[in-house]
Amino acid sequence: MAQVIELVDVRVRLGQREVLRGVSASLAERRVGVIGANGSGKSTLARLFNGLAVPTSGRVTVLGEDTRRQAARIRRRVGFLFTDPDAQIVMPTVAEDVAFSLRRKKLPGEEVRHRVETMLARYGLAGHADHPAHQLSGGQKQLLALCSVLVLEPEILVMDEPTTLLDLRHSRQVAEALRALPMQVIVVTHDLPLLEGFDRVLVLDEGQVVADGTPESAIGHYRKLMA
Ligand SMILES: Nc1ncnc2c1ncn2[C@@H]1O[C@H](COP(=O)(O)OP(=O)(O)OP(=O)(O)O)[C@@H](O)[C@H]1O
Repeated sequence: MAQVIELVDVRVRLGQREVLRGVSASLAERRVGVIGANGSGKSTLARLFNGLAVPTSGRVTVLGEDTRRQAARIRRRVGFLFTDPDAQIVMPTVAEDVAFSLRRKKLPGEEVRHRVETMLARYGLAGHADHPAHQLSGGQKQLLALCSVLVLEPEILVMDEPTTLLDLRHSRQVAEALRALPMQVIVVTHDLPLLEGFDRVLVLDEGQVVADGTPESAIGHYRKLMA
């Protein structure tokens, strides 16, 4: 299988702190989870995958491109979903927010409307198209943020704790949406049930990968670390 994401001895220093301390990995599986204690470096790792962060030393290659040199291209090819959908929703109404993602594509209005409607229907938001985005529930907002990322058809999707702010029902909605996605998905999470059926899970501890395997083995390792 082609190596989709390749990290070679990646170190990231933020201020005085070395947040990632020599991470190497080749990630080609469809569903990859990242777990670990608070402050272990998970979000920083996630941000490397789409060029939001770059290594202080070492190299990150995504879809064959060096994220340091091709940051703009990488950001177009790799979607990123933040924990807090409010940080990502920028337009007043639901449909406008999804359409806003497409602004740089210079598509005819009819095509934009079609793509937005298709996306909203897929995630159960069709009836909310003209509603103010801030009136949606937390789970619906997360699905809207997902629509606004997916309408750009990214080749890889990175999610940073997508269910942290959600109740059980909305977490399940996001988990279901995630399972149906066609592309490679990398998920940082503290929500261990979300990782069921994943192909691979990495455990970070103090900026290093300390376990890497099936969800069962990685979660077992994580539980021992936290004991
Ligand atoms: N801009 C920054 N300057 C200095 N230190 C930072 C900066 N950003 C993050 N850090 C530190 O880097 C460490 C790792 O942060 P990161 O957000 O990657 O961890 P995390 O594993 O995602 O944590 P959490 O589970 O709490 O979200 C933390 O100790 C954090 O305080």
